[in-house]
Amino acid sequence: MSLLTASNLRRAYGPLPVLNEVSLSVAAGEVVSIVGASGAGKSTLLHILGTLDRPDSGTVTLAGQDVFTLNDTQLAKFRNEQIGFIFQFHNLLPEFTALENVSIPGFIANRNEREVRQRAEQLLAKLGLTSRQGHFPSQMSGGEQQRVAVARALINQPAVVFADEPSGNLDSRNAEELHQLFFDLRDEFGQTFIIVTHNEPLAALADRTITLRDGQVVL
Ligand SMILES: Nc1ncnc2c1ncn2[C@@H]1O[C@H](COP(=O)(O)OP(=O)(O)OP(=O)(O)O)[C@@H](O)[C@H]1O
Repeated sequence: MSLLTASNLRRAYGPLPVLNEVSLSVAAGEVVSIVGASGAGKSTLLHILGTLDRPDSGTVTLAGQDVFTLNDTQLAKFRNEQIGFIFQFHNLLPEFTALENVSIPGFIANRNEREVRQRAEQLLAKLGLTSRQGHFPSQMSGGEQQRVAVARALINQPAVVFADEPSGNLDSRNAEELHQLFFDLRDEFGQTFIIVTHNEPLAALADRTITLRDGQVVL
């Protein structure tokens, strides 16, 4: 059964059609890569699948919820609880430590403070960052910061994690480690990942690759 189903998504910016009848589905536990030339509409699609943007028409059902029937407040709650994000630039909050950055989405979800902290510590340990948990982003390497962003994406046990060029800012060794981490998390927890990437080794490793061309899925 599919975890995520998108049907007939359309999105235009002014007169420019960017997504033209995009339909796809993703099963739980899949690592799916989305590839395509620059301007093909990958980030636009990811933002809609991740509920950060609404389509002009079409539907997205995620974890049984037809997401765009929700109003903005309901959607923000759903996103916080069900979706994790990893971006090219980690977007960690500079004035908070690694442990605090990872914990914040858990606090926003109103979860028990002690449990959130415990899970944040466990995730950081799993990602080899225990000695960094009191460090601020500026005190960590790019690879470490990106691993903190992965832990943050996982804190609320989301149904799916979306990543937009997650290794775009990393050297090849750190990129490889990050990619391996996605597959480890999939194997250990059945975590689903949908990843926009120009990184060919990552796209080749994915369970499935969806190619976009001129706003359409290439069949
Ligand atoms: N907010 C916006 N306003 C107007 N046009 C936009 C906006 N966002 C994206 N576009 C346009 O939509 C098209 C698709 O952009 P998108 O970022 O989805 O492509 P992409 O495949 O992710 O590209 P890249 O690989 O370069 O990141 C491009 O022509 C882009 O200029």
